[in-house]
Amino acid sequence: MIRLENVSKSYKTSTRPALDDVSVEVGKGEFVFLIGPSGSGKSTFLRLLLREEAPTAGNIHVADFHLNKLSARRVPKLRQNLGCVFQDFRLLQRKTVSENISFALEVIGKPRAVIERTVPEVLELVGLSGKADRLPSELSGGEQQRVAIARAFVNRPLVLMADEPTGNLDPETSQDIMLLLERINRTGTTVLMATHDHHIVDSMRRRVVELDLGRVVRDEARGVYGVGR
Ligand SMILES: Nc1ncnc2c1ncn2[C@@H]1O[C@H](COP(=O)(O)OP(=O)(O)OP(=O)(O)O)[C@@H](O)[C@H]1O
Repeated sequence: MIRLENVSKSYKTSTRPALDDVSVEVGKGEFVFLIGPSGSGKSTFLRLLLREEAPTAGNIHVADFHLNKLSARRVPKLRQNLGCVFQDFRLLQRKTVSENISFALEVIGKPRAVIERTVPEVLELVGLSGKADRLPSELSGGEQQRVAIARAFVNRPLVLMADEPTGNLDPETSQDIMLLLERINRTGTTVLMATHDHHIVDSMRRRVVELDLGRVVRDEARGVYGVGR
């Protein structure tokens, strides 16, 4: 589903590479934590998959897309296959919960009938059926993140990428969000999550890819956050 072959990324303004000869393969339906200290390259890794940045060296494949050869015209097609969730939710503040979700389908040209059927289904999945007409400001942080996950998932992407999705949430709410991501993963969606949250990584025991100074220093099935820590 995702394959990076000897990928390096150097930003123009930076002396050391943000990613340095990274090779990682993620299969369909896997759940992978991307961990590492601040500045180790996690966000750069995700940005390369989204083609927000291009690698300085190496090859990147996502689903059937060879990113090195992808024309600018086809980048939106790639991104339709990649749902994204962020620490700060990034909801449209003037739109209701259901409008936030339906907007994601409108911009990719889905017919009205499909939108009207799909939005309630995904609201049900994330447990927010009763709050479709609320504004984001009328929701708790955990609920806002559920909306963001619903919006990222409504188009049934092949991969759900989450950059610190629990970073603004308390431990209990974070657990609920992880249960939701697990449920989405069980539908066959590949989940790639960058996190600093030791407790979550340790409790879930999924594959852990650890970066340090842009290099993969550990790639372990059913890993914990810190070896021997
Ligand atoms: N747009 C940019 N221009 C120049 N350097 C950048 C840019 N984005 C990131 N970097 C540098 O690349 C390195 C990796 O950064 P990146 O944001 O990928 O790390 P991270 O692991 O996601 O960190 P954090 O956990 O703090 O979000 C850092 O040294 C950072 O300063």
